[in-house]
Amino acid sequence: MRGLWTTERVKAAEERVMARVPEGALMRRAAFGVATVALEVLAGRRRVGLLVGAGNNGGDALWAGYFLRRRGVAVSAVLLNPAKAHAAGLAAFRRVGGRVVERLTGVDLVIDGIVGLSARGPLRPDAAEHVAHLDAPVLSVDLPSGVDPDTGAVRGPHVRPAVTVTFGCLKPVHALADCGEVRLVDIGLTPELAGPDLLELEVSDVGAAWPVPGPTDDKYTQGVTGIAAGSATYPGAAVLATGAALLATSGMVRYAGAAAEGVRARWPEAICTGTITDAGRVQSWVVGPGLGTGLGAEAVLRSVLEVGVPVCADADAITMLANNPDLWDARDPDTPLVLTPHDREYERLAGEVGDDRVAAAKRAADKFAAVVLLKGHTTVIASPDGRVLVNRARSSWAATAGSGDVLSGLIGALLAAGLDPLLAAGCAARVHVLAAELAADGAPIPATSLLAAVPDAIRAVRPLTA
Ligand SMILES: NC(=O)C1=CN([C@@H]2O[C@H](COP(=O)(O)OP(=O)(O)OC[C@H]3O[C@@H](n4cnc5c(N)ncnc54)[C@H](OP(=O)(O)O)[C@@H]3O)[C@@H](O)[C@H]2O)[C@@H](O)CC1
Ligand SMILES: [K+]
Repeated sequence: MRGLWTTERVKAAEERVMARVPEGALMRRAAFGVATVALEVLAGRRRVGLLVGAGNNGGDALWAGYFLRRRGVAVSAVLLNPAKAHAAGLAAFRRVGGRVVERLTGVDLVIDGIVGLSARGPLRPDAAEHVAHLDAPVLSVDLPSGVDPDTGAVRGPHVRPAVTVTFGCLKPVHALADCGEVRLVDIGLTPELAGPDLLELEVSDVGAAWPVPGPTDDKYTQGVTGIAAGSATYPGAAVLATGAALLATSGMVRYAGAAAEGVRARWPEAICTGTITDAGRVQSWVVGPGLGTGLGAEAVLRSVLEVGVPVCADADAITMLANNPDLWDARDPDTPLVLTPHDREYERLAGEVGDDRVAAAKRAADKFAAVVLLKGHTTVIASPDGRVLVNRARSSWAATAGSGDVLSGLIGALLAAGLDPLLAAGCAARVHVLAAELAADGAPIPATSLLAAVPDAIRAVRPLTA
């Protein structure tokens, strides 16, 4: 797992390290890392421009300019606030022939040192003006200027870097916003960092957690997933969610609802019944996709919540829980529940999402004692015990109708297999994104193609030796 630390924690760790090392050493280490990556990106081209802000982020840029000059690169710098430019960095930059200019022209690469960890609010107008006229690829120092370091929120003009070079550890912005390729430079911070604020699953974590049958397993021991989704008029959601549960694990899948005929036709291996009461025992329920929000659907949701097995509540189930809070009474709060809202569903359930998506997911997880998976380009998954996972999309191919039905089927199957609910949601989200990428391969896809790519995505995360 990769950790991400908030700016407050990073600054505190930096202070402790700085107290032990000679003045300026940390900044020069950071800047040397920036210069090294810049030379890689330049690939032989030799003109670099710096945008230098008022703080240490600008200091990093100036010292990077110093190291690049010593490698024979032509470097010019715009000082956005000359009186406050980092004094030692500027002196070193000038000493090796770095030029201070009013505007960057004719450069092969721009190094964005406008603002870093202490960024507050939108870019100042003069910085915004320079950003608007950038016409070369950008390397951002620490994070893209104009993007909030802790929330990834963007208010107004901001830098869109090809690459971001950050120091010591990843910060929330690196998962929550588009930073281009993110490169991490070691500046000796790790020993000072305690447990991270956010976690990102790596492929190997997902592979290790994904349930696969052992020699003594059968269809029951791997968990039976129940799907309460779809309607006679709209069987699609039921077909997709059932298919996802079938492809996710080797456990059995029971479908219960009005779309039984459609589901049986597409997935003969699913056990289909018309009602929840006829469905038999399951180890988890997926409820909501395409279910509708009428009285019948409410009765289904109530029965599912009463069973006392882990539940993934999606789509219409979320709307019903928002419209009729009495439904919460049906749930035993000790039974795991995973809620998978997009922003509008979240609003119905818990008010505005706002700029801070991590805080929003945590708020709802706390309020409902549930794992809350807030969908977005970066999905944020918060557990009521305080753990938070983030899952970067890396592309937008999963943003297609029916894609959410596939995700809830995957989550349901992992819950039935007995995974910790946060891990179930995190692993499902990761494989879902990967399946979308594999299926799309550069062109838009319908959710059926995403679903068909689920086995390939699971193969891609599984350990090679198994
Ligand atoms: N600490 C360390 O050991 C190490 C730190 N390192 C580096 O230091 C960076 C943090 O440096 P920092 O704390 O000096 O602040 P920083 O982000 O440069 O900005 C502060 C200035 O920006 C301004 N400003 C604020 N918001 C703005 C906006 N929206 N748009 C425009 N301007 C804005 C504000 O000035 P104002 O305009 O308010 O007068 C303020 O003075 C960190 O990201 C890393 O790169 C590395 O060298 C490794 C070692
Ligand atoms: K920056």
